[in-house]
Amino acid sequence: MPKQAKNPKDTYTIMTELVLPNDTNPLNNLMGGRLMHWMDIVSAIAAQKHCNRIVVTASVDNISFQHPIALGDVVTLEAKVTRAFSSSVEVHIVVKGENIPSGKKYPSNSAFFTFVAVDQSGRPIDVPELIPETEEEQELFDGALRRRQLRLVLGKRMKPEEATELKSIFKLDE
Ligand SMILES: CC(=O)SCCNC(=O)CCNC(=O)[C@H](O)C(C)(C)COP(=O)(O)OP(=O)(O)OC[C@H]1O[C@@H](n2cnc3c(N)ncnc32)[C@H](O)[C@@H]1OP(=O)(O)O
Repeated sequence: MPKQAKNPKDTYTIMTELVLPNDTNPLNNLMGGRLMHWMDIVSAIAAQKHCNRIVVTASVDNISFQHPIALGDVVTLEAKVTRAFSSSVEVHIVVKGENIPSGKKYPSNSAFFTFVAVDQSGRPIDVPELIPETEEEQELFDGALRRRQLRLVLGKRMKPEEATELKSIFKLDE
C-alpha cells in the first residue's frame, strides 16, 4: 500500500438532487438510468477521495429499485468506501427519497460499485488501505471480500474453486 491508510469517514460523500421533468418516465417517476448515473458519480467521488487518483468504474452489483421516486421529490445519495484491495475499492451507496411538502422520507435502493485506481495511461495502481472504525463499517468490510469473490467469479476473473469465502458460506468442501 503506497499511501497512508484512511477510514471510511474520509471517503463519505453526499449528493442531493431534485427530480425534474426531464429526469422522469411517463409515470412521472425518476428514471432508473438517471438514478444509476447519479449513483456512479457519487460513488466515483467517494472512491477518488480514498485513492487520490483517477478511478474507473469496474463493476456494479445488482441494483433493485424498492420504491419509485416521484417528480418534485428530493433524492439523497450517500457513498462510502467499504474496503480497499490492491488497486480496487468497493463503495456502498444508499439512496433515499424525500417529499418535502409532506415530510415523508423513504428508502429507494442501495448498491455496491467497484472502482479501480489507474495512472494516466489507464493502468491499475495500488491504493491505500482502508481501516473500518464503527461496527457497521466493520460488517461492510468483512462482507466485501465475499462480494468481491462473487463478482469476480461471475465476471470470469476468478475460478469458483479459488473463491474461498464463497466456499465457506456454501460449505462446498463438506
Ligand atoms: C468513472 C467511470 O464511469 S469510468 C467508465 C466506465 N469504466 C471503464 O471504462 C473501465 C474499463 N475497464 C478498464 O479500464 C479495465 O478493465 C480495469 C482498469 C477496470 C481493470 O484493468 P485490468 O487490466 O483488467 O486489470 P487487472 O486484471 O490487473 O485488475 C485490476 C483490478 O481490477 C479489478 N477488476 C477487474 N475487473 C473487475 C470486475 N469486473 N469487477 C470487479 N473488479 C474488477 C481486479 O479485481 C483488480 O483489483 P485488485 O487490484 O484490487 O485486486
